[in-house]
Amino acid sequence: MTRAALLVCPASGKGRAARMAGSVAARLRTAVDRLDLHVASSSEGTAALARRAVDDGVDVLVVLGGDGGAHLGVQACAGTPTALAVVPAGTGNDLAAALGTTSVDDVVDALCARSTRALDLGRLGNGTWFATVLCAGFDSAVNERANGMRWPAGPRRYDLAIVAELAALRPEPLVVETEDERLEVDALLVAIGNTTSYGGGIPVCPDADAADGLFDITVVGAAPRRTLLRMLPTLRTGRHVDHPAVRTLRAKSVRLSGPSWVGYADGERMHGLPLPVECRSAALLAVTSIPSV
Ligand SMILES: Nc1ncnc2c1ncn2[C@@H]1O[C@H](COP(=O)(O)OP(=O)(O)OP(=O)(O)O)[C@@H](O)[C@H]1O
Repeated sequence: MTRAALLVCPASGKGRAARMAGSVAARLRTAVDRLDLHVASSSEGTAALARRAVDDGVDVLVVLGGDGGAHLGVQACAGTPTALAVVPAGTGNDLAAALGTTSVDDVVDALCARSTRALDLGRLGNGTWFATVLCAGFDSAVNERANGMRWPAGPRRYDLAIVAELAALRPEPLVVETEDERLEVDALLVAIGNTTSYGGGIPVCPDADAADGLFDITVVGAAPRRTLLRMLPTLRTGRHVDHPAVRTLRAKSVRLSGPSWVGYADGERMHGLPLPVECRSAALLAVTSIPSV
């Protein structure tokens, strides 16, 4: 007997999640024995409903939303036996992509096949979990700008925000400390990847593996603006990591300090530096349609 809770984040995808809720619930009911639908009127309410469903012992918490909604589901499911599934209905949907569930049909198939996998999670010093990428610097400024944009919907919003933020780009002295090394670098951005991508499919940490117990860290150092402009297209392919201005590290714990940058994790605003984070092995049971993430 599989009990599931469907957590609808009505704001995700500019209301797309709310519009899809009825048909998604009907599809999911073909794959589980019981499905209760939950909708709140605020993100705090959504977080509370997620916690209550997990405390009630549901087998699966299905989030219908984007990365922000999935982030709320992660907080509730981390360290529990409740599996998290994500039906993508947001703008970026990077966690859903990492789980290989790009539609409700993918989630239904994975539920029917009982396809789950234990994945690592990142944990901030204040106890907040993240599933995909934590970033600071240029990329968090892009997030800040993209979140404030009314147009366009979809990944193009991030492309426009990138171009706008390039104009204001200044390197800052960043310190990256891991269990093995201390890197001091004039940096433009840092990304700590549990999974590979943020911003709607930008593989900023292209070799990240959410089941290896380690973060992949990408640091982009100071470089002339024209060099960065040439690097931009390679961000979509992950080839930016070959550029001499880019450093990559792999570590279990990381502390970022230096600039007055704000961290973004799973596309959500966290807090300013210093940011201590730890990779917790197998902290999340996820419904996934691919054997390795
Ligand atoms: N019931 C709710 N009412 C208002 N906001 C909510 C509610 N539930 C969740 N949220 C918030 O809505 C915000 C946007 O949701 P989400 O990130 O899922 O969608 P998106 O921004 O369209 O997609 P993505 O993050 O994939 O780009 C998140 O910050 C989330 O915390």
